[in-house]
Amino acid sequence: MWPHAKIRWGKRSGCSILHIKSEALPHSAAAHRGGTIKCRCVREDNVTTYKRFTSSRGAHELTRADDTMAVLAAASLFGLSYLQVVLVAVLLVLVAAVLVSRLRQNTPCLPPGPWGFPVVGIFPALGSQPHHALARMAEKYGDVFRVKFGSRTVIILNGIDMVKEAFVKQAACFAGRPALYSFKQVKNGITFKTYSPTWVARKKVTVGALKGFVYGRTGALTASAETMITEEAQELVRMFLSKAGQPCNPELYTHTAVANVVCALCFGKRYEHGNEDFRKLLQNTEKFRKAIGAGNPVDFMPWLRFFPNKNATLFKEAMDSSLQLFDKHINFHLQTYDRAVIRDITDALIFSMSENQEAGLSADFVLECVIDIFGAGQDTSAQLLHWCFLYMLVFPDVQARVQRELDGVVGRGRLPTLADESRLPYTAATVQEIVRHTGIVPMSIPHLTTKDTQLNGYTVPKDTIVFANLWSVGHDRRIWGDPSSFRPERFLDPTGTALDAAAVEKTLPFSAGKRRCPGEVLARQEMFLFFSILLHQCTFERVNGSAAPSLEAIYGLVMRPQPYSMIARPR
Ligand code: HEM
Repeated sequence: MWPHAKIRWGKRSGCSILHIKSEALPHSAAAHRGGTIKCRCVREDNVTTYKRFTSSRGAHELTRADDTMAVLAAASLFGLSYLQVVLVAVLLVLVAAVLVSRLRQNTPCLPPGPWGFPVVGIFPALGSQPHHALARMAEKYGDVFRVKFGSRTVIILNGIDMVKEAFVKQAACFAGRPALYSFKQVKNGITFKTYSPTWVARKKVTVGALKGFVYGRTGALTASAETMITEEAQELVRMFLSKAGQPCNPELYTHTAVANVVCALCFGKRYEHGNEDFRKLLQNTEKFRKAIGAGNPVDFMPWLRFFPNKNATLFKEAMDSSLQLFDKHINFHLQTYDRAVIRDITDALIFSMSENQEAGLSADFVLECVIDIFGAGQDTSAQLLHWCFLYMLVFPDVQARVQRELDGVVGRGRLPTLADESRLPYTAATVQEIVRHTGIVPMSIPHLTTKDTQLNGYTVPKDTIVFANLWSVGHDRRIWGDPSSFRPERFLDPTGTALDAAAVEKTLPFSAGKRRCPGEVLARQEMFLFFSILLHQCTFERVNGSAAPSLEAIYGLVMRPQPYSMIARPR
């Protein structure tokens, strides 16, 4: 092609003449650059051929190397005028447009999105904070867009409206889970299993067991669950204050306290801080995190499985050692079960198993379901509490205001309780703001479409992997204005005296629809209790007045703070 050829047409004695600016000539005519050249059509024996063109600098044999030249030459052979060529061209464009539109009608209109590299897709573009990179892509491509994770097409949902449009309005359609490699490695009851009648029955039983022991039909924590959490919070206060003003990294203490709550709810048993078996169980969480992280490359680039993978080995070890501990507790429960005295979640699951034979629940289901609750229930809440202390170090004014509110409402003579929550709006708003600001679970666990569907005018075929960018919901400028600022006040109503329920509804930290987190009620109330008791009893300070620790998170299925130290002072 000569894209820049400037061509003028003329007619002289029955022959078409092309005037071509010589800079536009192809390589074969390079010798003629620098002057205007005429291309002449010669008729011989009634057959029109296009043989030579001449210039002021001599003659040159025409090659057919160039399309434009060929078209023009052909046109001249047929003796078409300039106007006729234009008309033919317009006609061809129209025909092409009709063909393209027909083709489009038959081809599904998939959401738009960036091109990915071969084999790895957009992984290299995701960086260390993939949820940020995906939110930036949404600014360009819209709230539903398509990317390549390795070789697989994945749909990303951005912002609250799009997540609800898919997960709530088309709940069953977006409720599947893909059979990813890492999911297959985890024994589980519902979390990584796809949507099916069996799954529906299992989720009902899981929610039923939580409702029985953790929160009643009203949605408030049962008295025994509240007592359990309060005792665990008091023990955490004792652990921090036992440091007697020395710096400590709160991660393991926080993790032990929160995991003890889930352990007590599941098995009726708690462990002392420092217990070796329990510490090993908690260390396994780290190994699980690495293998199950959102958007694990090994799930999307299957060939990676054939390379030595340290995480996979650690993961298997972690799974085996966790199973040993869980098996021990479940076997004890099976041997001592009495349907008249349901002691904890494990007993409630055994009850469901024996009462609902038709749901296909087996002893294995009890184990799998406990793994779900234990696995999903401790790392999320523990990391959230871990973040709470860090935010108090970074925002001491917020800490002071929470403490003023606690002292004013609760006083110094007793501990805060859940019944105080409605009279502690700033404390409750601070917890909400920490949840929003951290984006504690930044991306949903991947969903899978169970049938072909339409979303925002685009086609999403059956068996498409879908992630919701939950971080984007809490950081949407259209809703929050200044999402990167930490301002608990944004969750207070205009009078400043109550939590703004409508603002809370605009975040989706527990996702939405059929896959919504079943532990939401426990997690919210547990966080409020831990936070208010800890701040009522202690003040958290930076080590020797050092600079504020970083709020930059370590990305994963659950966001974690960088390791930090703090000093806890008694109040
Ligand atoms: C701060 C605490 C927590 C947060 C932020 C959180 C958030 C989430 C999110 C975002 C999901 C994925 C939903 C999806 O794929 O769309 C999830 C799933 C799940 N969570 Fe939580 N969670 C928390 C605590 C808990 C607790 C305490 C429990 C149990 C007692 C729990 C049990 C589960 C289970 C079983 C699932 C899988 C649900 C399914 O696949 O249907 N979570 N959670």
